[in-house]
Amino acid sequence: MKAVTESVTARSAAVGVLNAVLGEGEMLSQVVLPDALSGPDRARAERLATQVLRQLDRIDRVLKPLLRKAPPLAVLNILRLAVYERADGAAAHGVVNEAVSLARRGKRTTHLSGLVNAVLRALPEVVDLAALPPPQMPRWLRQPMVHAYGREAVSAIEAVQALVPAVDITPKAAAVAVPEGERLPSGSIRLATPGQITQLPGYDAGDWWVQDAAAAMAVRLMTVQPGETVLDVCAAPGGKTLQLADAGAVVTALDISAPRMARVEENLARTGLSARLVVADALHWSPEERFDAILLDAPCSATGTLRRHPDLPFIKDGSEVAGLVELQAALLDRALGWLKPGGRLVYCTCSLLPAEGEEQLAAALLRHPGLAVVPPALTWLPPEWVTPQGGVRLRPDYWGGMDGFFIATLTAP
Ligand SMILES: C[S@@+](CC[C@H](N)C(=O)[O-])C[C@H]1O[C@@H](n2cnc3c(N)ncnc32)[C@H](O)[C@@H]1O
Repeated sequence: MKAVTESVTARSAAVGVLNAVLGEGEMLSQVVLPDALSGPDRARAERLATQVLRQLDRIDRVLKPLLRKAPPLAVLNILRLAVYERADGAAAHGVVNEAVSLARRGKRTTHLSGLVNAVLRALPEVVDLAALPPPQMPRWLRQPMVHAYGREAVSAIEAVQALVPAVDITPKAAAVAVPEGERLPSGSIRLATPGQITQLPGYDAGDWWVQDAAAAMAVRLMTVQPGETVLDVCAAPGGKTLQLADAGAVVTALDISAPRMARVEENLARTGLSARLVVADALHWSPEERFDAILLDAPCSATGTLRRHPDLPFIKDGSEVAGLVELQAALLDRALGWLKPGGRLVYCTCSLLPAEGEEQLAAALLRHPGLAVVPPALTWLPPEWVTPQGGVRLRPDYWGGMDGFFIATLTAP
């Protein structure tokens, strides 16, 4: 983790974040903003940096004809932020003045403040990023997706990934106060303009929690009965643990990470739900008793969450995928041994890669004779989301935008 220390305005902090992500491969969520930044400026800096990353390729297309050669990254990021702000409707003179003064203040950029001025003054009157093709995913991710889902689907996914995602929430079964929003067929509620989440009705009372509609579907597919014993193998930060506990299951939530498990504890406390918490490596842990059902929300490339994590294409290169696929298979094999006879295991990943979904399922069926896929039995689930094997492939372009997920329910004799 690296602190962004160069300056204290929202704009300069946003450029610092861009430098950290694009120059040093820092995760957006790990970049530390300067303490001097006020709450609203902090939120603005994060919003600006996130939006620039989401629109980066479009912004660079606008800048390309105006640059004879690529300037140093710190200068380029000042220009990128200014182009985004112009496209977002900010007045040209204010954006240019701020960008030039930002360049003048930086040790690495001051000598090129004239270039910043010249380039930004040459921008067209109207900067319309939405008129340009949406940014494409990196090749290591795009290629297998084109192969699996086709070009048209991949283009539709990329179009959605360029938009600011809505916030979905999962209400408790007995929720009293739930914010206004669009109720999705699966029961999630979509908030179009949520504002500050903690200020919304029912937040303090724990009547609901933020959870993407796709992420909430794995537990819905489990059709949990009250009193069933359920193990949530990779539980933190706990959105699915809350759903399981709310459905009346006797939940054991396990995760390898103590700090992440602390978030499960906080979430349970706020919502007044309960679960037994275990911090352990599932590859070495063993339960005392078997379970009626198990949820394995396995660690994965998280490529299905690109809408909300637009830094991902710039900090990952796909080299971790093979190791993750191996870990997922090992966790799956181990967890299958903890099921009661006839019990069910829901395997899911928030990945767009077939290697972590469809192919992982096919390999598990080959490794475990007798293992069967339980086809989903939810009336609201569009049949075209069900794969030939009986899994569920959720794509980010469904329902106007959701996380990419693969979910399959398995049962062993
Ligand atoms: C996709 S996240 C789980 C998200 C969670 N189910 C939810 O809905 O909030 C994957 C989790 O797996 C955990 N994990 C990774 N390797 C593990 C292992 N060997 N044993 C147990 N947990 C592990 C990580 O710490 C991480 O919290």
